[in-house]
Amino acid sequence: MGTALLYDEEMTKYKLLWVDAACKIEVPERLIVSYEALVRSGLSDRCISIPAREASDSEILLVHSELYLEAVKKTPYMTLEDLKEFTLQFGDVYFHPNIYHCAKLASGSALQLVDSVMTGKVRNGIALVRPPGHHSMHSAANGFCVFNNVAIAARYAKQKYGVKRVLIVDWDIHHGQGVQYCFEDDPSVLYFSWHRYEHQNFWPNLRESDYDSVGKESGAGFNINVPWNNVGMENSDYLSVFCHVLLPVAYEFCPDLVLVCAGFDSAIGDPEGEMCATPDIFAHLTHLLMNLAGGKLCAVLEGGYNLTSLAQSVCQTVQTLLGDPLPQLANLRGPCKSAVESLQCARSAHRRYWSFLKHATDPPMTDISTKHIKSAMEEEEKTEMAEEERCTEGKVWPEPPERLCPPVCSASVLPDDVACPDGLKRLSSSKDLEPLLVSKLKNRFRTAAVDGDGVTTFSRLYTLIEKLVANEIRNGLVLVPDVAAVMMCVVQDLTSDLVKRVLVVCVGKEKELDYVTTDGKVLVVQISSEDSEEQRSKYYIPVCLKKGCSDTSGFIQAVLGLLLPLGYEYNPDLVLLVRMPGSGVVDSMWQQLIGLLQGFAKGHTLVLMQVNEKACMGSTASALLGHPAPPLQDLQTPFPEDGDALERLRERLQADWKMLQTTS
Ligand SMILES: CC(O)(O)CCCCCNCCCN
Ligand SMILES: [Zn+2]
Repeated sequence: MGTALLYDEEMTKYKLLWVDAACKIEVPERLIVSYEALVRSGLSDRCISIPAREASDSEILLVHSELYLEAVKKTPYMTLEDLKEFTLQFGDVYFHPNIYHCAKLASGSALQLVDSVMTGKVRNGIALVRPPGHHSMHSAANGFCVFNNVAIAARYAKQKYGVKRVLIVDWDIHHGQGVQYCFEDDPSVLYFSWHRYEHQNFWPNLRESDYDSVGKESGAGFNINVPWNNVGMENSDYLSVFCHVLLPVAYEFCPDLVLVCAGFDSAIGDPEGEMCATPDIFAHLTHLLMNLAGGKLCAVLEGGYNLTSLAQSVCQTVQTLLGDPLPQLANLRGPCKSAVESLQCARSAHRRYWSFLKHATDPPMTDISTKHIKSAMEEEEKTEMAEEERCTEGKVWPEPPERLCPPVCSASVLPDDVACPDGLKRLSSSKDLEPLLVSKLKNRFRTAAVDGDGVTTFSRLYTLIEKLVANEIRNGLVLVPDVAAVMMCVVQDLTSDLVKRVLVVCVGKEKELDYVTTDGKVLVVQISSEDSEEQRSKYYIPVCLKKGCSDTSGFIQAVLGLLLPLGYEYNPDLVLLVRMPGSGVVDSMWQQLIGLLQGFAKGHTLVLMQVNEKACMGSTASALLGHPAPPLQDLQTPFPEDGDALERLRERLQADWKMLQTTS
């Protein structure tokens, strides 16, 4: 299934008609440059174009009051003076004779997107709209917003499609207080927002935007605020919050639909955000949400005021929605101190509501009140700091790297008597291994793995790895008689001269796996039921699940809170996913794991499985081909000893691996 793109140039036909410093950044060009970038890059042609439509009164009334709607209805007929007068009752927003029409188109576009996804016409999609929506409230326009596009879409999805749980992820740099107010007592809608806050010194300066607003009454726990108390947040900060706050809760919540308040003012260069995350971060943020809700994801444009980073960020988001390989994120050096404080506060505020956050520790008690004063002083200093070094116009960043689709998505290396799963291309062409390598393999492994046809397997395996590295193939599936033995070969001999860094993810345990690397060329993360205290090193990280890999709750908690952060920091060129025989891993978890691992190494994942497990080749192939993984149903509370052990492991490793930091 494809990706929907909603855009209508009518929504560019309103603008600020008077002088207002707060509103001058919200210009029609925002939409024009975004759409033109999609056209120029060829991405719009790869999307399924869905027409915009006007939201009806009843749809708008899902969120807004009749009083407010009736008042806005009058604006097309107002004189300039009346429009100015009408605007005065609201904050940081402006009206225009055509903005009511455009606001209905913006909300209607979001609804069209929900229809396309919920009816299965498309898998996911994005609506490029203005005016944005997430600040508008029941009876008020605010922050460039007239109708709350995403809030209306959430209510609409529940009403029309009986959606039980909606996750709203708001990565715009402003707090969508309109969304928070709409759903704060509603446990069926989980609202997550990060936003520039600076201890309430940043617009909209609301006390309720802080991390301790967790929702009300039956909605307690279903509102997550992560305040950024400094500017300059980078890719590491954003990914840390996804791995350690949003994703554990999102997986536990298990939504039927994901809506994204896709504001790109959180990108570098934006005058509002003043952050330093690069446009390619949105490729990863989108990817990390795409295995929730069976891939049903609707992104709706909110903010974004630097026309260059906005256009690049929109393209990065759409390319991921289309299933293209992800760009590698270089030199992630872990979250800054302020970000760790924010994510620790958010985690501890939600510890009691989410079993996946149960082990969150409280932040060191600093006197919150003085924090407010202190930051005001910092604010003072900052404004004294030379304006130009802070101003965003001076910001430059590299163009996001090209994300080329290999000609072959998924290849397989199988014993001749095993049928190739649909969609996979069987790799038969195998050049002869260099005699030196063959003898090396032979004298290293006396096992059958390297006898007659074993050499054929190795030569095919070698060819496959060469093609992955050359980006001729994206990923592959290999079936062998002896997984552990072949894994050792691949790791020690077949990859040494082909790739710089291999991330090995071992699911399950084999006794003789006595492999420890210290040179950093290989990072092994092993998830199994066995605890192996002695071998641990920076590059060999065993995760022990008391009940083994069949414990999906413990497994996903280890993947999100340990494997993902490690993988991002390690930044491998190849991922080797090894399924040890008898691991017991649940199929949906196995597919989720393959889906999530696609975020690394441009999607170059090599899955190694034992021939006698060929029964799960179908689901493996499906995940490798990019089909969304099935949701992890009714996750139990992870076993306390596993949660504790994971927390201890993270604390011990965070000196070496900064992305594991969750406590300041
Ligand atoms: C959709 C959105 O969240 O991007 C809207 C942001 C409104 C910002 C209002 N204050 C602007 C102050 C100008 N320096
Ligand atoms: Zn914004």
